[in-house]
Amino acid sequence: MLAAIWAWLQQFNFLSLLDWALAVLLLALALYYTRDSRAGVLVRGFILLLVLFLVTTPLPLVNLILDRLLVATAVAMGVLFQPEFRRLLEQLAKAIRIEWPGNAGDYEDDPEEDLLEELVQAVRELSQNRTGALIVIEPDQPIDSRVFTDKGVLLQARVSREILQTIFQTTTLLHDGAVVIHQDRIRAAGVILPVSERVASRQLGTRHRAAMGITEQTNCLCIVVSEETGSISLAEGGRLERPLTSTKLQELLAKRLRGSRDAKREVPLQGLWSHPWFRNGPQRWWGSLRDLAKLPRKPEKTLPKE
Ligand SMILES: Nc1ncnc2c1ncn2[C@@H]1O[C@H](COP(=O)(O)OP(=O)(O)OP(=O)(O)O)[C@@H](O)[C@H]1O
Repeated sequence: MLAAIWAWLQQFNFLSLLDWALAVLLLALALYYTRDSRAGVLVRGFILLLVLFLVTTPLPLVNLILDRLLVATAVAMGVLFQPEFRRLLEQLAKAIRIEWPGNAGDYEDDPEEDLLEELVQAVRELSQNRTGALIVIEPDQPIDSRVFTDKGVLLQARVSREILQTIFQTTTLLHDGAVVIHQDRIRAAGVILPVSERVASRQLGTRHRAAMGITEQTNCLCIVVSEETGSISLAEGGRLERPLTSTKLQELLAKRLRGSRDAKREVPLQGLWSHPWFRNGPQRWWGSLRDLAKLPRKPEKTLPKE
């Protein structure tokens, strides 16, 4: 064993050092990014197996078994923790992003995208588990809390799929009622919404009618997950769009959120560009250049004389 280590140390050179440093860095990154997730336990197990694999190199049989175990663990990790790994890769991509001059904005963190991702993931999982949920997404201007029948409990927590899923578990105190989201924050939970008076389908109970009610009275959006069927609905302007797949919900929400963001970004001078002077700009500017260069003008079309 010692002889093997000595032989290995004798071969050690700059490239081996770099190899080890990069491997340690990769493992440290994997540990760091999975530290708070379920995948963290498996990553730690994987690293332990890896260390055992390295130290048992002189024992070919044990080494072979550990080698197979490592492959199996890597595959299992990939399958079991696909969402976590996706997030890890996204974070890595963000961490090593390169901003080229002129298009720096393309790589900006997009809080709306993050919110959408968390929200839709939570709704997808709530729907799959048939956990009833009611989620109000406030417009830029928060809803006057007097509109709510009961204001619920103030939370001010950052939106995350884990929090949303936890709130709607029937064992929690806050599951009854709606969650109200303002920008990237869960403003309150356990909020009781005004119920619509409109006669809707007989299949629709109070949860769905509450979504209709709040969107009739304010210009918010409201997502409903049915406890009975797991179906997803989106209420807007007092109308329910249902049943939706999570992909369709993401599409609809993205359209609404982007719509309001674009409206916010509209620059005050934007109207100026639609002015005829700017709309016909190229023709006018070409005319001025032609005058400067004394180029002959095209004869203007005139109506034939009668
Ligand atoms: N006005 C309201 N505001 C907020 N939440 C409400 C309101 N009304 C009902 N809910 C929520 O909906 C839950 C059950 O509603 P109900 O079964 O009548 O609705 P539903 O539309 O049939 O929905 P589901 O398909 O999930 O059963 C309640 O336990 C409560 O959490």
